[in-house]
Amino acid sequence: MQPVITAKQLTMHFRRCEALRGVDLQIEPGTVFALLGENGAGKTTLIRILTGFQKPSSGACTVAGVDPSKDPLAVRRSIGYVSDSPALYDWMTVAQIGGFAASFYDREFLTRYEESIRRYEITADQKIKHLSKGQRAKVALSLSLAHDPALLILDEPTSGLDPKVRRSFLESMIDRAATGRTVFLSSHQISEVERVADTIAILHRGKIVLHGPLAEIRQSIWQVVVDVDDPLRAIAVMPEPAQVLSEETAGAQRQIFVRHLDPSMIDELRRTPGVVDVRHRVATLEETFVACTSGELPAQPSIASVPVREAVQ
Ligand SMILES: Nc1ncnc2c1ncn2[C@@H]1O[C@H](COP(=O)(O)OP(=O)(O)OP(=O)(O)O)[C@@H](O)[C@H]1O
Repeated sequence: MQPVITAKQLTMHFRRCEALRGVDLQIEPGTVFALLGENGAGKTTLIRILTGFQKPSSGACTVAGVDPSKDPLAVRRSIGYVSDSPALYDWMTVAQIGGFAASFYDREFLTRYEESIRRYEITADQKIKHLSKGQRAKVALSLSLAHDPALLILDEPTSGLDPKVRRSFLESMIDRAATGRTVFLSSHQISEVERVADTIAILHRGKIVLHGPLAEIRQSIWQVVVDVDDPLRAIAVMPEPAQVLSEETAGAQRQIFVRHLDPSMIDELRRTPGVVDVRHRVATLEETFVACTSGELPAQPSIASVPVREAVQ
C-alpha cells in the first residue's frame, strides 16, 4: 500500500531560524500518527507545508499522492484539517457555517456535521463569536470530519477540550484508523499520545530525532544509571547498534538514555574499572521525550566498541 504522507529532506528557512532541517517521514494508511516536539520544534511548520499553506525552502513531500506545493487545493479538498487556531467566520451561526461548508462537499456533509454538533451539545443558532474556546474547537472538528476524509491532520486537536470530550474524541480517532483512515496529530500531551498513537515521531529543533512504532519505542529505550568511583572517570562508549539519545552527568553518577541496548553492554559496563554500580530499566515515553528534546544529541560512535579510557585527572 502507498504511504499517505511522504516527506524527503524537507527544510524550511525563515529569516531568523531554520524551522525544519531535513525532515524525512513516511506515514502508512490506517494508522494514528503522532508528532511530538517541544515548543518551537517545527510541528506547525511541517503541518503547514503538508497542507499546502507554506512552500518548503527545499525537499519534497506528497499527501495522498499529491504534492501540496503544486496543488494545495487538491490536497485540502481531500483531507480534513484543523489548525491550532482555527479560523471560523465569527459573524455566522454554528448552523450557517455548516451550511456554507456543505456547499463544497456532498449531501452527506450536512447530516454528519449536524449530528456531530448535536453530540457536542452545541446550540446551532449560536453565533461563532459567542462560543467558548472549547466549543469553537468542537465546531472546527465537526467541520473537518463531516466529509469523512481518508486523512485527518490535526494540530493540537484537544487543546481547549474538557477531559470527557477529549477522551471520547481520542477514542473516535482510534475507530477511524480501524476503518483504514489515517490520522496525523501533533500534540504535547504524552499521555494522550500513548493512548491513541500507532506510530510516533519526535521533532527537536527542526529534525526528527526518533521515529517508529510506539510499541517498539516503548520497549527499546532504556534508562541506564552508572555510579562511578570518581566524577572524572570515563566509561565505555556504547557500541552499535546502541543509539545514545542523551547523556547527563551529576557528580559521580551518569544517566544515559539509549535505544537498542544489548544486555552484553550492561555486563561490559559492570566490568569497567571504577564502575561501582549499573542499574537499567525501560524508559517511559515521557522520559524518552525529555531525553530526545534536551539539548544537542551526543555524537554517535561510527563503529564497534570504543575501549574504556582511564580516568582523566
Ligand atoms: N512565518 C514565520 N516566520 C518566521 N519564523 C517562523 C514563522 N513560522 C514559524 N517560525 C519559527 O519557526 C520555528 C518553529 O515554529 P512552529 O510554529 O513550527 O513550532 P511548533 O513546534 O508548532 O511550536 P508550538 O508547540 O509552540 O506550537 C519557531 O522558532 C518559530 O518562531
